[in-house]
Amino acid sequence: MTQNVAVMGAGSWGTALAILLSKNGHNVTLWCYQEEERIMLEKSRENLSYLPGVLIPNNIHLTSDYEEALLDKKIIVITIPSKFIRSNMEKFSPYLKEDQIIVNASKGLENDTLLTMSQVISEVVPQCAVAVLSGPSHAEEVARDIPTACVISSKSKKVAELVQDVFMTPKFRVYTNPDLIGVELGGALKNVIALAAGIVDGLGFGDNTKAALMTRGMVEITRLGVAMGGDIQTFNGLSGIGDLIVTCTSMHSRNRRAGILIGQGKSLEEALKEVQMVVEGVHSAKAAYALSKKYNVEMPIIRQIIEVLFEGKSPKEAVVDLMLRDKRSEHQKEDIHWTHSVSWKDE
Ligand SMILES: NC(=O)C1=CN([C@@H]2O[C@H](COP(=O)(O)OP(=O)(O)OC[C@H]3O[C@@H](n4cnc5c(N)ncnc54)[C@H](O)[C@@H]3O)[C@@H](O)[C@H]2O)C=CC1
Ligand SMILES: O=C(CO)COP(=O)(O)O
Repeated sequence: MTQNVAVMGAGSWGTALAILLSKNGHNVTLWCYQEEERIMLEKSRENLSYLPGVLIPNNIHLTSDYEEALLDKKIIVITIPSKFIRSNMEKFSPYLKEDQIIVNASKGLENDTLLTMSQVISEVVPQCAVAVLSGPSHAEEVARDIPTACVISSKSKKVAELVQDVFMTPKFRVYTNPDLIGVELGGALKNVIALAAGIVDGLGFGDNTKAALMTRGMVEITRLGVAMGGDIQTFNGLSGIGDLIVTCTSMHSRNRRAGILIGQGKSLEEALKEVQMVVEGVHSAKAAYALSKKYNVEMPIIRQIIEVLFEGKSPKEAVVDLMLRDKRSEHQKEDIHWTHSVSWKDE
């Protein structure tokens, strides 16, 4: 069924999703944060800053007026960097009605509150149902119709299935998942591990090091995720291991690219300047570390990332400290009882 959709945020992900949704037959409006951004997109029908080389179809309506973008849209897709989501949702909220569905596609955590993005959105816009899109999906590939599989989660099965239909194409396969917290944590936390994976690449270590980092990173994500109510199946799925693999191994990943630069000796500021796009893992690292303390969960890689990013520790020293931790079994007592099961609210 054709829907009226607004995509809020014209960075690389918003542009790619707007293209996907318009090719899927929906009426799409793409909201640009700044008027200059809209003018650039309108002029070239290409997002030269964030997604060069991909044509933006003429049937995508571009606007920098959020009131106009939100009016009469059934689906509102949020692709704004996570640290700006609360302030933007506060602006949008007066124009959002009960029958509209918000789909958050951004991956991050709020530092001050330690909330996930869907929790922030539900707090600011309690009148709307919220769903989350996550999974291994670089904008550069989705925009070029490269086969991709993702997950839609929501507290409501009805909402999840409606949104699944909106996004699903022969090139973009969408699964539903009732585990909202697990899906969101998988998407946000893998960015921090991808920074670490980039750092070991930048240091010039090998495939063994990277495999160890990714595997032990996944253990940390799962430990925290399960402690916060997530389901282990989610962390073994597209929004867990799937997104970790793509982000830790792809040159499209901004988190990995920033990590490589830091591993090569650049400062955090220099790395962010060079990448020029959003590097969510830098913001989520602090929240992840605070959550590990709050839930009393051991996350040694996250701890080292904090020291490297914000406390001046050398990446080499961080790797040495991880390798020299006390010897132990791979099967820790706290990791054994991973048996939550999450279900839909409306079933
Ligand atoms: N790029 C990708 O492949 C994917 C990105 N995501 C997530 O999507 C979210 C957005 O990322 P990208 O589109 O990649 O970012 P980007 O770096 O490509 O673009 C950033 C966008 O944020 C806008 N912006 C800057 N300040 C703003 C403010 N104060 N308020 C609102 N917008 C502002 C810029 O105008 C620009 O359009 C992130 O959470 C990211 O993790 C998720 C899946 C894939
Ligand atoms: O989430 C992503 C792919 O699934 C994008 O990752 P980066 O933000 O590291 O580019």
